[in-house]
Amino acid sequence: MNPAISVIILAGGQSSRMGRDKALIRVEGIPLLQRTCAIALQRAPEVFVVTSALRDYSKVVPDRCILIKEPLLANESKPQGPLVGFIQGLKQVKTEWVLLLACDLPRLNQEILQRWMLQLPPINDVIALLPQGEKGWEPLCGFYRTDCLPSLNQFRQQGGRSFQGWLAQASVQTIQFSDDPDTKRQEQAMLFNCNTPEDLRQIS
Ligand SMILES: Nc1nc2c(ncn2[C@@H]2O[C@H](COP(=O)(O)OP(=O)(O)OP(=O)(O)O)[C@@H](O)[C@H]2O)c(=O)[nH]1
Ligand SMILES: [Mg+2]
Repeated sequence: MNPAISVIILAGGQSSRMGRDKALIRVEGIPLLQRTCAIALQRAPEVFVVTSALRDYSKVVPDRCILIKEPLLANESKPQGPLVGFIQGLKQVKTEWVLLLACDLPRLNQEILQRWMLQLPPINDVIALLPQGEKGWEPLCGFYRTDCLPSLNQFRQQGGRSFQGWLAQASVQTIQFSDDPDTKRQEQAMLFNCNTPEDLRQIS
């Protein structure tokens, strides 16, 4: 466990493509959010789970995790999106770095996360350490410097909504995958997030 890092897990989405709450889908008998919390707790002493005020995850989130409920905007029926969830979580983080995780990563692997943590850069002008997937940055399975909060707030104030938009203007370092082909395959597989019933069939 590295005391210089915290974890934020985002679990406030609508699961609209899945058609049922992804956080509660059981993989190998355990709800996805509970699995994610268990791995996070092995990596950091403080784990924040950011979710909607409408959800009750008290039965699946371990007591050692800190639940943050996002307020619902009076004129909005939908949640505000992962970037806003991240901001809510970041406000509570006291460590220099934070690992941000989606709740729908069934192949999350704590040994790989541990190896990635060894790449955390000492240079101050890097604000994130992220894996690159086929379509660019994978923002919901990577590391951020906690003092990226002002930059994020500014991006939001200027009307920005997406992680990709924010990251395009930020200084981001790429996570180097292993030279060993098997480990590299595992690292790429870890980024698989299940969004649809079809995705779910792939893992069962
Ligand atoms: N806290 C918080 N988390 C969110 C919000 N929107 C999405 N997330 C989380 O961000 C992660 C990635 O989002 P998606 O995979 O698109 O999940 P989703 O938004 O529930 O699913 P769709 O409705 O099908 O897009 C998931 O862990 C979601 O729970 C939000 O407004 N607040
Ligand atoms: Mg997803």
